[in-house]
Amino acid sequence: MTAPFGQRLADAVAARGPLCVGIDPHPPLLERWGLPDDAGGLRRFTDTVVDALAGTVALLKPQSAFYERHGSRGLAALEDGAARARAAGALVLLDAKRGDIGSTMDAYADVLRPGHPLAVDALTVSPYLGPGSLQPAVDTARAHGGGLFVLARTSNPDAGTLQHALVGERSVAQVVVDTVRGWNTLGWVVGDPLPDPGAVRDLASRWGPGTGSFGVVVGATLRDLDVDLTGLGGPVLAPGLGAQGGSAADLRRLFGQGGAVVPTVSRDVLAAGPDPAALRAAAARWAEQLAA
Ligand SMILES: O=c1ccn([C@@H]2O[C@H](COP(=O)(O)O)[C@@H](O)[C@H]2O)c(=O)[nH]1
Repeated sequence: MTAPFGQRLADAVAARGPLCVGIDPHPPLLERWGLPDDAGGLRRFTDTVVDALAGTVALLKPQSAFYERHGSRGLAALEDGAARARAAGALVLLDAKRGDIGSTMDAYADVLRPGHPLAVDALTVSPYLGPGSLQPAVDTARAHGGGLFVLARTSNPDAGTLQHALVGERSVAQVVVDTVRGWNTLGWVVGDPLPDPGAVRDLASRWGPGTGSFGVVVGATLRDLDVDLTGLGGPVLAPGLGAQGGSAADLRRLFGQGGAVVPTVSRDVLAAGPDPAALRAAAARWAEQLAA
């Protein structure tokens, strides 16, 4: 049986540091790398990034949108890239931001099952249809040692328009965080009332910071950390570094030194390619800044 994702991520971070590198084959990047904007170009781009970085970073995060642009051949490139990365020792987080009614979520979560053609270690999901809609994905993740990262406070400038909206006294973003905290601690399931944040926090703070398999996405671009992550018990994926304006100093300002924060960078590393040594150097620069 595979160890739970949270444990595998914690081990990878301990061995390699927390940096996640995104694999986002934007058309301008393909052009800059001298590659065609087709499935063949995607393959060479992906293989280059994987071969350069899968042995050194904790997590690789392919962005599904750039592969879906090329239809079935793009998806085949994504499948092969994910398998190549896992075989080379990296954990793979598929950034597809899936979110739908429960029965459809069940199908989306199949990528967390071993033997799936696009088998990955973790998946990004959107809670817009309600926390309960994600329960089938939580169940699949638990059954197969997979992980989920739920969009809570995203890095885009107008994210607060919805994420700051109030549900009772809590923001939507806080409800998402509290739900994920419940998954990591109390085993909250659909049909239960939403976990009481006070009780969950109390238990979670005793349970300790953690190695839970359920994480949240909180952007490194936020002016202030306006959600309470205390006792989350799982990792925080922090996008928005580099191309979106976030810096290592922003990460420290927002999250301090503690907690299981996994910063993720795509374009700012990928722009250094296609030379594998230059890609490794760009990732190493981020890793150094994050460790400073
Ligand atoms: O809040 C979010 C959630 C996901 N993303 C994704 O991360 C990468 C960021 O790419 P950069 O080139 O480092 O800006 C991209 O795949 C986004 O879809 C995010 O940016 N913000």
